[in-house]
Amino acid sequence: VVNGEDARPHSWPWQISLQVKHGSRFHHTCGGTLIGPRWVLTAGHCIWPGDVYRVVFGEHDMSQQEGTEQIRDVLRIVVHPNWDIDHVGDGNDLALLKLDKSPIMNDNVGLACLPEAGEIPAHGAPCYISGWGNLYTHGPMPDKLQQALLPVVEYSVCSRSDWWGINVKRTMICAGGDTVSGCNGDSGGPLNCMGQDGKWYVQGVTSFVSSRTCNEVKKPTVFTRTSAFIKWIDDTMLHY
Ligand SMILES: CC(C)C[C@H](NC(=O)C(F)(F)F)C(=O)N[C@@H](C)C(=O)Nc1ccc(C(F)(F)F)cc1
Repeated sequence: VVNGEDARPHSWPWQISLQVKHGSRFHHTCGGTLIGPRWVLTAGHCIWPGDVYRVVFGEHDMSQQEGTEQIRDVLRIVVHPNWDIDHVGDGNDLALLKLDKSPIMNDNVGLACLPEAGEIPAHGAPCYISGWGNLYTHGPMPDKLQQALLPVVEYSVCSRSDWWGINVKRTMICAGGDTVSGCNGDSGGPLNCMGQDGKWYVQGVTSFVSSRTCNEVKKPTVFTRTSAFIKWIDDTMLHY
């Protein structure tokens, strides 16, 4: 997250750290969201065939053992069937991870709310990105979970030719701007938007930023719009 701030610890209790095994050690590779007792939603581009993953819940400061962390193994990975790394602009950048067993729900670990199918956050709606991604392009990863307020940029603006043009679809949400943005390592994490009822809903899954720089003018961060995939999410959780 570029130009964000330390999140209050565990204030986004559904935020997870997806960790990939390299040799004998695991390291953070993506964010994700706990959406069911045994299910985590992340980005399809976070998943590489053959890699071994684990999920850390209740994390805040990656450099400390805080006693709130819970670790679970991944039993099964379902990448959206239409996700294609060679066609990022087509969207469908989602994956569902089934856990070996549910984490213990407490003050630090809880389920996210997903929006109604088809619900679109209003232009300028207050949404927070959260993640342990780089603090700036080619910059360091933070120890503590970061957050930033990213105003929603409506599709009519985001799809302008000098913005994301045809690389943004209506199954995506654009948010943020040239000062605040997601950055590499935030992938798969939540875009948290407050609903009319005062509850937080995960309206997006962090998908891409400009390949030139994380916070590029007219290239807001692009999220997979979760409300466009409610049926796939529900069917997958029911079936696997
Ligand atoms: C691995 C990538 C598919 C996703 C990766 N995502 C992220 O870093 C994050 F954290 F913002 F989600 C990214 O944006 N990386 C930059 C370096 C990139 O490649 N961006 C990018 C690629 C393709 C397009 C498109 F859609 F135009 F094809 C747009 C941006």
